[in-house]
Amino acid sequence: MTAADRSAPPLLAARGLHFARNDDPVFGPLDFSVDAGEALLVQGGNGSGKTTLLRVLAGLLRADGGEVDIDGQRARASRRARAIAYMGHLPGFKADLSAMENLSFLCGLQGRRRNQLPINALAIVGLGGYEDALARQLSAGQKKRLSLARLWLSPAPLWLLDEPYANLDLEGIELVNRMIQAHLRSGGAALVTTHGAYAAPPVRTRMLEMVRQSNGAIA
Ligand SMILES: Nc1ncnc2c1ncn2[C@@H]1O[C@H](COP(=O)(O)OP(=O)(O)OP(=O)(O)O)[C@@H](O)[C@H]1O
Repeated sequence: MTAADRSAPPLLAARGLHFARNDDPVFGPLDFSVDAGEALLVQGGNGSGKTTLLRVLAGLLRADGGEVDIDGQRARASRRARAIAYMGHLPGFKADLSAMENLSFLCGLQGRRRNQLPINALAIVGLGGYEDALARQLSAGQKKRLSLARLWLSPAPLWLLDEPYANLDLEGIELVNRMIQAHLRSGGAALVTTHGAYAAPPVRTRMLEMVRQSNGAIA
C-alpha cells in the first residue's frame, strides 16, 4: 500500500444518515464508511431497514437527513450513477428480450467494465447456452445469475447488493462470494445485506447491525 492509498478517503461514507416514513423512523442516524477493498455486511431482521438503506444510498429514496460522500465528495446524482451498481430484489430486465439482448442493452446504458463482454459474463455466472433465452423464461435463480452478469459488467466501483444470495443454490452462493472477492481485489467495495443466515463473503468485512425501530403492530 502506498502513502497515497493510506490517505485516500473512504469509497463511501455516511454521517448521521436517517430515514422515516410518515414520521416513523425506519433507520438511523447511522455513521459508517467503507474503503476500497472492503465489504460492509448490513445485518438485521425482517423490516429492520436494510433494503431502505441501500435504496437511499443508491439515490432511489431521499434521506430525511445526513450526508453521503463517495470518494470524499458529496454523492450527487451524477456521481452516484457513475460509482454505484445496485442489485435489488427486482431484476428489472426486459421480459421479452433475451439474456444477451438485456445485457447488451444495459451495457449501452451503464457502460461496461474494461475487457468484459456480455457473452463472457453469461459464461462466468453459469448461463452459457442461455444467451438466446428470453428473460421471462428464466427461473428465479437464473434471473439472479443474469443480475450477477449485469453486475459483473458494470464499471461502477461500489456494489450495493440486497440479499445477493437469495434464490441461489450452493454453487451460486460460492459464485457471489468469488465475484465479491475479485471485485474487492480490483479496488472495489461492496455493501451486502443479509439476515445472517447465509455464508458471508470471505473478505475484509465491516459489520453494520440494523435494528427495527417501530413495532409495526397491526391495530
Ligand atoms: N414502500 C413502502 N411503503 C411503506 N412502508 C414500507 C415500504 N417499504 C418498506 N416499508 C417498511 O419499512 C420498514 C423497513 O423495510 P425494509 O424493506 O427496508 O426492511 P429489510 O430490513 O430490508 O427487511 P427484509 O429483511 O424483510 O427484506 C419495514 O417496516 C417495512 O414495512
